[in-house]
Amino acid sequence: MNFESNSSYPLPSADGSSNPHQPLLTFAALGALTLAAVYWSFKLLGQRTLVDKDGNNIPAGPRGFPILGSFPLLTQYPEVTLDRWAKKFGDLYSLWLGNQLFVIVSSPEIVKDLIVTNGAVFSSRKEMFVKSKTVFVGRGITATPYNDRWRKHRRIASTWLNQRAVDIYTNVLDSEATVLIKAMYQESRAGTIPVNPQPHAGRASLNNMLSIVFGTRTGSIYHPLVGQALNISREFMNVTGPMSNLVDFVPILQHLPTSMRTRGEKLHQKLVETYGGMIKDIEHRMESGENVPDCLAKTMIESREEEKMDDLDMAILASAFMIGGVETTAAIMQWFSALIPAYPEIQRRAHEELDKVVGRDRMPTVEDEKNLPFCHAIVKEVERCHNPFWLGTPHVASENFTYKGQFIPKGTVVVLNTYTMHHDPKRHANPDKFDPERYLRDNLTSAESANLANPYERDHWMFGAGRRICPGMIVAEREIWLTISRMLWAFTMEALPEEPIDLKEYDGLSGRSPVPFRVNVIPRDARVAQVLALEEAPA
Ligand code: HEM
Repeated sequence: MNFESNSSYPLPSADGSSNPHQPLLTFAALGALTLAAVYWSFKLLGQRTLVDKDGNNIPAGPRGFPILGSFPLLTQYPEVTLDRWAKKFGDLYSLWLGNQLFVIVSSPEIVKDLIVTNGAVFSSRKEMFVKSKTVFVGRGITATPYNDRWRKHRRIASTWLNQRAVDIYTNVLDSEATVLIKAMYQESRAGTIPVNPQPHAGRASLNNMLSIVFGTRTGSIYHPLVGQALNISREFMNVTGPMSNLVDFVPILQHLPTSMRTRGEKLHQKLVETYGGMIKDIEHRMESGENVPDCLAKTMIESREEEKMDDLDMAILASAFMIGGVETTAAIMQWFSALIPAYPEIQRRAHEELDKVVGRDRMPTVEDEKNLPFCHAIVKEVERCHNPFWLGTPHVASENFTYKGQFIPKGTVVVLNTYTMHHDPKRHANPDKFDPERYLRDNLTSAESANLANPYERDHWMFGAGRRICPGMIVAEREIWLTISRMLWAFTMEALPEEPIDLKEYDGLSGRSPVPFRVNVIPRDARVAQVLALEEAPA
């Protein structure tokens, strides 16, 4: 083949300068792409009915741009734009991203009516190109449509995440929380140098999940698995935002080697190598007669035939735990550490409560939570103010549905606009203020609160709603409680005057955590070291 004369490729010239035809060809390619995109968008739109049999239209909403819809307006801080539109278009409005219709739900009542009461219709997921098809290859519990594969994965996940299971491994959560406090104490050299809480929070959450999923843990933040697992989770949060990938909504782009597609493929590979590899290792140990600790991987291996799970199913279910259960809880611990230094008065009140109920000779436990309403309220207020998933994990309507005269066609993506709900002044007076007082009389766990009949009384919407509600709520709340109450018990946390903490900026397109920061963690008294068993008690 004669590449020189007939090739249509814009080959670079011999001296390395660019081909003079390249701009023309690029424009031509872009033009063709745009035309194709227009064609496909309209073809797909044409196939969809946007009015029901009674003439009810889809909810009103922003017009957006041709082809791209509202995508260009949602690439940065989408929650702020969605909040502005909620104020303009109301609690149920629609928007387009490429050829995909979204409805945005911004009131607890509508969330309940649609997602909870009509859970049979609103419990599916869109098979997003990057997240569902590329990273999870159609198998991740978080991303699968409402089908039998999802039911099976959810049932297996629940055996490790229900109340009874969590009670059994609470000793692990308890000891990892102590390790976190100890590591922060030691790295800060007893409060004399600042620390970055991020790797410590990350490792505490990681060790909890490693223990549940693989029956193992890491010994320090420098263990290679810490960096590897946290990088995987971070990359996941950066490539799978529910509204951030144009390639998810303009199907023609899915046939091109876009950078998101490449990153998604690499991430899939990493998940299979890392977590699939750990399952294989456990399988080999079991085959050689070793007594492997109970864990999700062991459960899956033992029941793989009965459950008809292949290697990829097991690797992806384990990955869903390692992603869903690490960056999330770690994000709340980090948001707490970033926020609390600005509130010495709130810390003082928490210290008073801890001194009264727990004293200084031991750390708070799970059982103490009911007697520490102010500390419990601090946790809930951090979660309200800094939900790591402002847009939740969107649900999808699996049938046409008309709600109070507004038509929601089958295939519509339904987003819980938790930012607006968490900042509703009618529910949370003075919503921009960090004020734990508002939760002082709320003695329920979030898992209990999610079952309240009145959706306006629910504490917050951080764990989603309905049949797809986070199954990890109980373990998440318990580990968050143990780590945050112990940080409060052990330290006075202070910002560094020369390094102000930025609470507006964040990392991640789906799961948000604060950009790296350092704080001083000053032990509250000498007994902290004794309780942490770092020093002998005086004779
Ligand atoms: C602060 C911590 C956490 C937050 C904020 C969080 C948030 C969420 C949200 C918003 C959803 C989607 C709910 C919906 O569709 O309405 C979800 C689903 C899920 N979460 Fe969590 N989560 C957390 C911790 C955990 C933990 C510790 C695990 C343990 C493995 C976990 C496992 C899962 C799984 C497997 C799903 C998928 C459920 C499904 O689609 O059926 N999460 N989570």
